Amino acid sequence: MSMNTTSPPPLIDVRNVSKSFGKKLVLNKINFAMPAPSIYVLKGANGVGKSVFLKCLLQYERIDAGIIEIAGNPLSDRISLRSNTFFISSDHQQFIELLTPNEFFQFLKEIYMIPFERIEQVSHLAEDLNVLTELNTLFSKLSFGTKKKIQFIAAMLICPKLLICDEIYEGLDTDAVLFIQQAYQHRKLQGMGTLLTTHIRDYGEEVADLIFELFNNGIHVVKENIT
Ligand SMILES: Nc1ncnc2c1ncn2[C@@H]1O[C@H](COP(=O)(O)OP(=O)(O)OP(=O)(O)O)[C@@H](O)[C@H]1O
Repeated sequence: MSMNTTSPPPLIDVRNVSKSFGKKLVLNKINFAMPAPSIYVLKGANGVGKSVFLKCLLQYERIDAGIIEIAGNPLSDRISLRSNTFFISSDHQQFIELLTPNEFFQFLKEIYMIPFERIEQVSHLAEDLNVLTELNTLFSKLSFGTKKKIQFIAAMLICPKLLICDEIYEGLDTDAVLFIQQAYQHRKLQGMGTLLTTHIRDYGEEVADLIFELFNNGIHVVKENIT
């Protein structure tokens, strides 16, 4: 009897990736791999390039050299890239400013073909995150933390294989942080992966499998949590 021993491709596979803005070299021959299931944290000093790195993974910034594959597919496969990933950016996502959260979820339902049972979870998630009364308010009028929560609910509805969160804990109350950490663990149990940046030591480190630090000369593991 033959057994299939082929292991799935890494969720993120980054090989020798470099990125400059003009003469400023931000990413210098970076190598990084993340399997699924996983929770990985990326840390680093202000301005070292964390956000640029995350944006390169999702092709919101173009790389100058190297190779990036997401879930085994090159970035040029945009359908795969967009259907396998969701990004919660640290700044506002201007395209949703003129929608209410409910309109935004409806929009996501259509483009991601989210099943009805999952869309039904909006009210539970909104209740857990204490934003139930905000769902019909224009996004541009919501508080900073509420915007983050709405984006996190969106991520839970989409259930992407790879979720990338840039500084999601910023501006969130403790209950929301705990809720989100549990959600990461739940995602991991279901075989998915989450990559996040954080400056807040305990929040990031508690749930992470591996913590990386980005330096000017590369990316290194700085802590491993044995579970
Ligand atoms: N679009 C851009 N054009 C030019 N320079 C940029 C651009 N985006 C980022 N940079 C520069 O790249 C460097 C890395 O920025 P990045 O936002 O990735 O840092 P970071 O590690 O996320 O910092 P922080 O912890 O402060 O959020 C900075 O010097 C920044 O000024």
